[in-house]
Amino acid sequence: MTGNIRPLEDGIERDLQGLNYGSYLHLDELLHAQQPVSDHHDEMLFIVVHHVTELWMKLIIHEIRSAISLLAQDELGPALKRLARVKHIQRQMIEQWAVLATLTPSEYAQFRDVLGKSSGFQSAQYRTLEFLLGNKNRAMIAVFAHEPQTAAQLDRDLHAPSLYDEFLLYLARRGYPIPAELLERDFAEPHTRNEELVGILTAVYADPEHQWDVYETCEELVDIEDTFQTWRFRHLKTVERIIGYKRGTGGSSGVAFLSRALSLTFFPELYAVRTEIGAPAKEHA
Ligand code: HEM
Ligand SMILES: N[C@@H](CC(=O)c1ccccc1NC=O)C(=O)O
Repeated sequence: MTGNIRPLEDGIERDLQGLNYGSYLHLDELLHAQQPVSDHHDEMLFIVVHHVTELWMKLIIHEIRSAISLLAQDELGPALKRLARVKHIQRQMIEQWAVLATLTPSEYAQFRDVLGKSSGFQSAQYRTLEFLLGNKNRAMIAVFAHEPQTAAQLDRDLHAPSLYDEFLLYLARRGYPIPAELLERDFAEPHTRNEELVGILTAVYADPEHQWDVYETCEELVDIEDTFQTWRFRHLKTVERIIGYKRGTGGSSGVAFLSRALSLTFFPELYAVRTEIGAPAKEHA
């Protein structure tokens, strides 16, 4: 027995008693969760893509909750670090559509009926993410009426400040003249565009050198919205090539319904800045 094999064998012996790769990662549960209902070969692909997406959403939620709480403690730097990670996770989620797009309409048609009325509408993590980013729609909680704990968690997230709300509260504490109606509002309602805020953020973009961290955070938020929209768009195009213009299993019109979300924005003022910046000053009547 040579000296450099021995440590490996010691490692194997220790694994038998304590944690090992599989037990630490709970792979027994994770890898038993892929349970096709049909005997169609491609249902495994459909399930795995959903599971991977739900896992990435779990991490995004973890990072965004942390970013929100760091902002509430005036810790902008660490919050920015969280947001930078979110962007990379989102890119992975976007790339995954290419794997699912290998599912042809003929293949999907062979097992679509086993899905019944189940649909992405019922993804609690997706709804959580929408709420954390500010797309507040209390009607969507009703989908989870049969899961009281999930409905209660969504209700808490509905009423809590979103990432953008928390950023504005932070800016106000730093001395930016954020309008009171944005700070003391009912956070369960969606944020609507505020012209005073457009002016404040345009001033940030006009003079980034003096407030680089705020400027950088604004751009991180735009990156997150941009990649979120790209995910929605890739979902729509994948749906279009797999089921065409059929109605969804969840009861919506399908592609037409999904395309409506593409006109939504989480951060309207950050997009309004783009029109304002460098434009001639507005004339005041
Ligand atoms: C064959 C693949 C897919 C098809 C045909 C499809 C189709 C649809 C349709 C038609 C809807 C609208 C709701 C309905 O009426 O059912 C929807 C919603 C949704 N899907 Fe998919 N989808 C697919 C894959 C995925 C995957 C892989 C995910 C990842 C988790 C996903 C997540 C969602 C979410 C979160 C919604 C709700 C969107 C919202 O409320 O704005 N879908 N899907
Ligand atoms: N809404 C899809 C079905 C679907 O995609 C789905 C079904 C069950 C669990 C997750 C799903 N994914 C996203 O909507 C359809 O209409 O074919």
